[in-house]
Amino acid sequence: MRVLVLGHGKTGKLVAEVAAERGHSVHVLDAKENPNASALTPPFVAGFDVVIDFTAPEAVVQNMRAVLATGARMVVGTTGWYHRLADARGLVERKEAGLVYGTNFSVGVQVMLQMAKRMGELLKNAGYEFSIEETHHVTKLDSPSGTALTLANVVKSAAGLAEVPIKAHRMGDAAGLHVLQAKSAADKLVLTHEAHSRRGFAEGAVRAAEWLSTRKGCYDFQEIYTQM
Ligand SMILES: NC(=O)C1=CN([C@@H]2O[C@H](COP(=O)(O)OP(=O)(O)OC[C@H]3O[C@@H](n4cnc5c(N)ncnc54)[C@H](O)[C@@H]3O)[C@@H](O)[C@H]2O)C=CC1
Ligand SMILES: O=C(O)C1=N[C@H](C(=O)O)C[C@H](O)C1
Repeated sequence: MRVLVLGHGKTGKLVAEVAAERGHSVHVLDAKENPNASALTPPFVAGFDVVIDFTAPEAVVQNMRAVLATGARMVVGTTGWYHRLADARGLVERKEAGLVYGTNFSVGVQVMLQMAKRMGELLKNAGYEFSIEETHHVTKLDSPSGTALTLANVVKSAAGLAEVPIKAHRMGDAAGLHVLQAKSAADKLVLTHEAHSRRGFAEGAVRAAEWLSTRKGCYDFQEIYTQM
């Protein structure tokens, strides 16, 4: 595949490496080469099979508009833009484009989400209080993390709760720690995922791009990760 990676930061760099290791031809644009999505003209985008975005919350919305408007395929790892999801979905449908988005592309977190759902179902109305803590590097722009918000939504709907509180911590270069706790008067149950590096995110994103390369439509990584 011809892959365009948007963002040459901590994660985008690894995505480019993993894509090259998996035999794809890779082109990378960072902020300087793509201000306000200006590089993403229809003829330029047409030169790629899939675009992968690991940029920033404001940049990703402009990038998605430019790429999806051409009917191209895009994998979005960037978080902090989900209030615009309905717009993105509409654009994908109108232009017959392809989009996979996800707050966390690591398989471990996907399994944690399944376990959190089960935990919520099994502990529903059983006297447990749920809470989430997440720890990330000090340069992270969004808070709480996209993954923590996804976890909270999964638990809320499984356990029938209005809210699950989230505490966000920022520390050094932490790649991503998510802890879900259910506490009762009698005991405590804890589910933890700790990323030791960003490699798992990058591998998941490249696999999602490979999966999307033969499809159209809008998909949450949660729905499709078992197909990779
Ligand atoms: N879904 C997932 O599995 C994961 C998601 N993320 C998310 O990915 C995003 C990026 O995270 P990091 O790599 O840690 O950030 P980072 O700050 O290290 O890298 C972002 C890069 O994007 C570049 N950029 C900004 N605007 C751009 C534009 N218009 N065009 C091209 N490049 C542009 C910046 O110059 C920077 O190099 C964040 O939203 C983060 O939450 C991060 C890791 C995993
Ligand atoms: O910014 C990060 O680093 C990460 N962001 C994602 C999130 O917001 O959940 C995924 C991962 O935790 C790393």
